[in-house]
Amino acid sequence: MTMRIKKLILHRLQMPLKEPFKNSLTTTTHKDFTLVELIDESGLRGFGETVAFRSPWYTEETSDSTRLMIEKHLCPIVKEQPYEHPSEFGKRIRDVRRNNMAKAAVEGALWDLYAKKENVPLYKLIGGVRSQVRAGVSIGMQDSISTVLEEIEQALLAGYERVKLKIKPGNDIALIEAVRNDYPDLALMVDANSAYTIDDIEHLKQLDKYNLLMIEQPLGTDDFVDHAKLQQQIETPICLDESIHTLSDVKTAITLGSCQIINMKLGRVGGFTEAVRIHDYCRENGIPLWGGGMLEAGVGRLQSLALATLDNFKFPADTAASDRYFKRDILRQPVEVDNGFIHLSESAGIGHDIDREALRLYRVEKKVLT
Ligand SMILES: O=C(O)CCC(=O)c1ccccc1C(=O)O
Ligand SMILES: [Mg+2]
Repeated sequence: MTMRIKKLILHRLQMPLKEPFKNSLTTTTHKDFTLVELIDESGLRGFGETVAFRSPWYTEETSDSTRLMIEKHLCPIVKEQPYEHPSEFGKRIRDVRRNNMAKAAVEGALWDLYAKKENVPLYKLIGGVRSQVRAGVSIGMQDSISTVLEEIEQALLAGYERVKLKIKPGNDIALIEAVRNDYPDLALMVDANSAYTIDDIEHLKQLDKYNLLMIEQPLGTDDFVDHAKLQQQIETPICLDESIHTLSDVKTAITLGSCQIINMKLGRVGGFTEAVRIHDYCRENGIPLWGGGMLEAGVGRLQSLALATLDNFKFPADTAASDRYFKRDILRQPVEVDNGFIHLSESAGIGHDIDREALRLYRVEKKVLT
């Protein structure tokens, strides 16, 4: 069915997190992002969300860069011609280099709109094979090990099935040791957000004692060769997060042996079309995926969940309930966890309505482009 974009609304939102989220590099206190709203000629609306942060610690993109890129470069393109399918967006923006999170927000809104037009849930449209996703948590760095243990206890009581700890040099072995002592059978993993270098091989070998599901992004974004060297020396599977932006990155990683697992994030890879391509390639090459998170608000959260319903997602996602991060989400029915599972809506598109009152509450700027 042909889709013609008639109007675009960019809502800039600033949502305070319930608790600051700390990793090896930075502390996040607010989610500052752009909600992209696309409206077609029949009045249907599709939504997408930028997942970048205020500073460029995760990738080079930021809240400001994504907003500018969408407004100046992507909006004019998205309205130009009608669409038979949202995957056409990729070809039209071929001349906009990188800026994946900006692209993913617009592309995500196109997919949501198209799913609504076709009257199917987004997860089914992209080829999802299950209507629920197993949920895990990522626990930010805390002031003490006992606080981490308390956080784990709370997460398990809330039903989460897998725990990720943020680590860095000086805040790693003792922490993992303490957690393993208290929880010998917990599905446990760690994420370094690039805090180590190849010179830390001997140190990182100690992780093999703790039966971790994986270590996520121990080394730098561009360190495919060093990750491969490290993977040869440690048994704990390496999972790449920040290194993976394209299918080409995935091919590099698999060819070199830089990782055994990949963390998939919609924003980092530029949208659903590339994400599905990466998914299919990884499945053919025996590399399992799982769904990472970006402290998303409701729309981004639902899109991450849709992606995690694909067949080759093999571990509980980092996507938690809305109330883990926000007092009030921008959805009328927030995302909830039930016995470790998040159930996806069978309604069309992302399947949840936007809470317009919450939107106004958090909005600091609104731009309408026709
Ligand atoms: O709970 C979430 O949304 C994910 C938490 C998380 O680990 C994370 C949050 C923000 C940016 C990067 C990461 C990461 O996976 O490295
Ligand atoms: Mg990570």
